[in-house]
Amino acid sequence: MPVSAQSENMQSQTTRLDPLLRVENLRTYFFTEEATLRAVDDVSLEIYPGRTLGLVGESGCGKSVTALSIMRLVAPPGQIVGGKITYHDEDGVRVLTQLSEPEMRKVRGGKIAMIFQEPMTSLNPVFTVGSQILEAIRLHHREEGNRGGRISAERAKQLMIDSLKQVGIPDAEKRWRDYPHQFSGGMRQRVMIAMALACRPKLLIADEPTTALDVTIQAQILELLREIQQKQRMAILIITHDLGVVAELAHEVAVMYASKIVERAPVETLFTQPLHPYTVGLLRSRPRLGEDKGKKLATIKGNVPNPKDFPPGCKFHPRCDYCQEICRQQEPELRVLAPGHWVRCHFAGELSFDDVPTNRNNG
Ligand SMILES: Nc1ncnc2c1ncn2[C@@H]1O[C@H](COP(=O)(O)OP(=O)(O)OP(=O)(O)O)[C@@H](O)[C@H]1O
Repeated sequence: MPVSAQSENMQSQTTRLDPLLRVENLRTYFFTEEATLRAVDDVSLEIYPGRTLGLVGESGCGKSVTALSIMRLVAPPGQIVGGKITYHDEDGVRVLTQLSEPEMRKVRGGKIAMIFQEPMTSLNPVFTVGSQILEAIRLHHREEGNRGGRISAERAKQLMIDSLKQVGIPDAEKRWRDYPHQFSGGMRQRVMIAMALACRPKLLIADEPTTALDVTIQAQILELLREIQQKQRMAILIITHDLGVVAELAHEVAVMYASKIVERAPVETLFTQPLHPYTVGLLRSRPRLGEDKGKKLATIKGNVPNPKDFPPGCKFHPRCDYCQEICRQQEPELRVLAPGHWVRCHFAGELSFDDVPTNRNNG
C-alpha cells in the first residue's frame, strides 16, 4: 500500500480528527563533496491537535533534521528533495513545502514554534528576556497585521509578562528585565518555552528539551508542557532519545532508525507489544528503577550507521539478533500489523522477544 494510503488508513483507525500536521514521504538529503547523505528518507507522520507524538531513536538517526525540515530551516548543503508537509488549522490548509520564505515566517512562531536542548540557541545573551519575548510578540502581530492590526505597547508587555507567569517564572513582573545568564538552567528552559509559546502556536516542536537538565527539573518541564498542552489544546512533537520522556508525555510514538521510521504505534502499544527488534533493543537498554539494580544494562550491539555507509537491505540488520538472509538483501516496507501499529521489519509479528520490560512507568 502506498504510504499516503497508509496514512489515511492510520488516521481513520486512530482518530477522526484531521491532523494538524501531515508529513508525507519526506526526504531531506545533505549534498556534501564526499557523498549524498540521506539524512531523512521517506518519513511519513501525522500530528493531531492536543496530542503528543514522540519521535525517538539514537543520536544521528535523523530526528532533528526531520524537525528542521518541518520548520523549513534546513541549511545548505541540506535540502528537502521530496515529499510534502501540510499544515491544517481553522485558517485553512498550507502546504509548507511550497510556501515562500515570507509566508513560512508567518507559520514559524505563529503556528509552529520550536524549542531546543540548549536555550541559548534561541535566547540572545545581550538582551533582557522580556525584550526578546516582546520582539517575538511584535513580530508575530506585524506578520498578522492584515488581520489583527498593530498591538499596543501596553498590551504586548502584558502578554510578555503573562507568558513568563504561565511557565512558572517567579516574580515575572520584575524578572523580565533580567538577562538570560541571570536564570538557572531550568529557568532558562522555561524562558525559552515562554518565548516559544508567547504567540500561541498550535504545534510545539521540542527537540531534546530536557536532556541537559537534572532529573527533578526534567520532570517539572515535562509537567509544564503537559499542562500547557491541556489548557491550549496544543499539539507537541517531542524529539528524544529517552524512552522515559516518551512514556511521560507522548500519546503516539514513531521510532526512527537510520533516516527511516521503523515502528509507529500508540504509546501503550509500543511499550507493551513492541514489534521491531530495534524498538525492543531500546526498551531493553532503558534503565529501570529498582529492578535492574546491580545488573549490567543491555545494549544494542554496534552503532547507528552514518548515512554515507548505510548497509544494503534492512539498515538495522548488522545489529539485529534476528537477522536472516532476506534482511541483508531487501529493505522492508513499513507495514500495518494492527490498527495504528506500523512496523518496518520482514518478520514483524513472527518474532518472540524474551525479557522485554513492558512497564512504561518503570523508568
Ligand atoms: N549540516 C550537516 N551536514 C551534513 N550532514 C548532516 C548535517 N546535519 C545532519 N547531517 C546528517 O544527518 C544525519 C541525521 O542527523 P540528525 O541531527 O537529524 O540526527 P538526530 O537523530 O537528531 O541525532 P541527535 O540526537 O544527535 O541530534 C546525521 O547522521 C548526519 O550525517
